[in-house]
Amino acid sequence: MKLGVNIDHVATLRQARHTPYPSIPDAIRTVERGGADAITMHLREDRRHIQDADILTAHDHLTTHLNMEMAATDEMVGIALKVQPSDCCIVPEKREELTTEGGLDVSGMGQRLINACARLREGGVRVSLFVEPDVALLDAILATGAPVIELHTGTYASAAGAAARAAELERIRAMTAAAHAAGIQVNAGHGLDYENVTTVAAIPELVELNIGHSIVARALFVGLEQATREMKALILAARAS
Ligand SMILES: CC(=O)[C@@H](O)[C@H](O)COP(=O)(O)O
Ligand SMILES: NCC(=O)COP(=O)(O)O
Repeated sequence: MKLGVNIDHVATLRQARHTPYPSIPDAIRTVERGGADAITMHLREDRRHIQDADILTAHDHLTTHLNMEMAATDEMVGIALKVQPSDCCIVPEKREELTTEGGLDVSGMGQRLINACARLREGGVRVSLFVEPDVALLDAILATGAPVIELHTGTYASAAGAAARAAELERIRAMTAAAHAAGIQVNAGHGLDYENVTTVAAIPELVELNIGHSIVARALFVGLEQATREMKALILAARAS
């Protein structure tokens, strides 16, 4: 199983004071030393953390691959085509939200989403759709031609109580199995931390987990390389057991 480390919140700290530090290139190199298999960055329309220059220069510092998260806007598709990340994860975005609150409204977005997927695909970028773990979405997902999905695990992560969490985990398992059977690569992420990651990582068909906030938070105490290493060890152990 692969670990993509989302470094948005390294940039959040930098943007809090508009300092030149902490350095995004250093963060990339450090998480890669800790075992990250991919670097995830979300270029938000409001540029609250990652900036255009961060993503435009990311390939100068990467040895793994770049997963660019973005809204399905013309502006973002244009930037992605310039950056040429190996993967581009299309996410829903609301300016007033604290963080991403759920998956894409795949059917509701209709032709806009299909067109964004087609432009990225034609530009050589692999498209991933950030979606709810809901098997009812599968036909609409297949209609976009996206070869990859990332399941939103935020509801699982913030579930109040064991029963709610188990029910959400079951939805994640069912959607992973159904999408995998339909030929789609399934990743997952959002809100995963050092306690809740294990049961998700144990789902056999999942290929990659994208994790950011909890790793950057743990880095305050153990450093970013070690925080990444610990998360990677947890997910590999969960997969092996
Ligand atoms: C799409 C997703 O789940 C997140 O990775 C997203 O990047 C969250 O945005 P923030 O990093 O701004 O919380
Ligand atoms: N797509 C999920 C992601 O990149 C990381 O989300 P989080 O761990 O910062 O909540």
